[in-house]
Amino acid sequence: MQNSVTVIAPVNIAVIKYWGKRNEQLILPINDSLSVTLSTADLCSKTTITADPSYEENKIVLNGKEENFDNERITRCVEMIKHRALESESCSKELLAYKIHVDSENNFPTAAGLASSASGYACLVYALAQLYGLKKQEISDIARMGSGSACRSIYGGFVQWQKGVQLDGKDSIAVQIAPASHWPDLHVLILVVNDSKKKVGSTSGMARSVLTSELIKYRVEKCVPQRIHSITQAIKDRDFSKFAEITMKDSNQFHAICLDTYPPCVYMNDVSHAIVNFVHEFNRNEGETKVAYTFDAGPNACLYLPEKYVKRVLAFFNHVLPNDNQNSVEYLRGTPVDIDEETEFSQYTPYERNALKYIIHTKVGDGPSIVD
Ligand SMILES: Nc1ncnc2c1ncn2[C@@H]1O[C@H](COP(=O)(O)OP(=O)(O)OP(=O)(O)O)[C@@H](O)[C@H]1O
Ligand SMILES: C[C@@](O)(CCOP(=O)(O)OP(=O)(O)O)CC(=O)O
Repeated sequence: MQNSVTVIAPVNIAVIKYWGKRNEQLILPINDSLSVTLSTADLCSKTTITADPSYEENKIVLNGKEENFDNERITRCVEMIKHRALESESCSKELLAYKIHVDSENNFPTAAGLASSASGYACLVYALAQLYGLKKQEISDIARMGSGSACRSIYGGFVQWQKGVQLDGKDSIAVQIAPASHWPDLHVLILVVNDSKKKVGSTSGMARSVLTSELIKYRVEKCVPQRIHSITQAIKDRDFSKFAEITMKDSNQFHAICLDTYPPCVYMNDVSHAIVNFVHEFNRNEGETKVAYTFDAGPNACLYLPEKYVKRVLAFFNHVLPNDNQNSVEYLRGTPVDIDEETEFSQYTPYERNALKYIIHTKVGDGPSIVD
């Protein structure tokens, strides 16, 4: 049995947002959510776990800095995986008894609203499952115990987190709706407005919304079930315009609930709102929906768009949100793309310079994998 394993896991960005728990301890959500898994070629967590009889204590190093291993979320994931391995006798009892050292890195900003907790915990749980020989078993329920959204990063493509109804959360799992290969044309531009640590984390923000927002009840009962149904169909039909409309409406509703929370959680800023306006103006003038935005618990925009519009949308954003470094590789990260220097956007009045820090270009991708 190999005592060390290295894996990578993807980020996912929800198009129907998870916001609110019915059980804080077990991380059980009040509504289903649905996300797109992003390519690990551009954004990923990479985690190495080593188990060794000589280790005296468990350790975790995150982005080169030692963190507290005895954090409830990490401990829970490790205990649950070990329990499952013991039950299914997938590895030796000796291996399970060894202490472990975890070394993890994100190749993008941590805790900045770019879903690092999702890729981070999916990576941790997937690596543990590989180490202890749990190859084909369901592990999204364990990733969920690290961070709710992490359960969706266990699968590639288009993924639904079914909220489940059982009290013990056994049926609160992620399910793949379609693999990345179903709609590889779906590309993503992440417009990074701010990549520093956010003020109100998702965990405390959503707890406050459940306690104080009245709109959240309407969303959970009336809007989400209908939206999950419609967006699943849009994904199956590769109907971008329908996918885009539902995605933007759900992002707007999620942030409306954040404002309806008391005291309010304000995640979007003026630049985020400018991006929303630019997207609507652009789609209207182009005569079709070419691009959709969604915002998580932070000011950064995640844009979904068909591959054929990437160049044009980038040229558009270079015009309306100009940056002094926009021709440098530091500014346009991820999958390389040539931007045509187009001039026909002069009808749009640009926002102030350097409002965007950088842009990441990526696309829909696969789930976690082992690194040789
Ligand atoms: N690679 C990793 N391995 C293990 N844990 C990680 C990793 N990356 C991030 N985390 C955990 O996730 C936390 C960040 O989660 P947080 O929800 O604050 O931010 P985020 O995931 O970037 O944003 P959001 O979930 O709102 O999109 C980190 O403080 C750390 O505890
Ligand atoms: C806005 C979101 O990104 C919220 C993510 O919340 P987390 O999964 O980070 O919260 P915890 O379960 O408390 O760890 C929406 C989403 O990803 O669905």
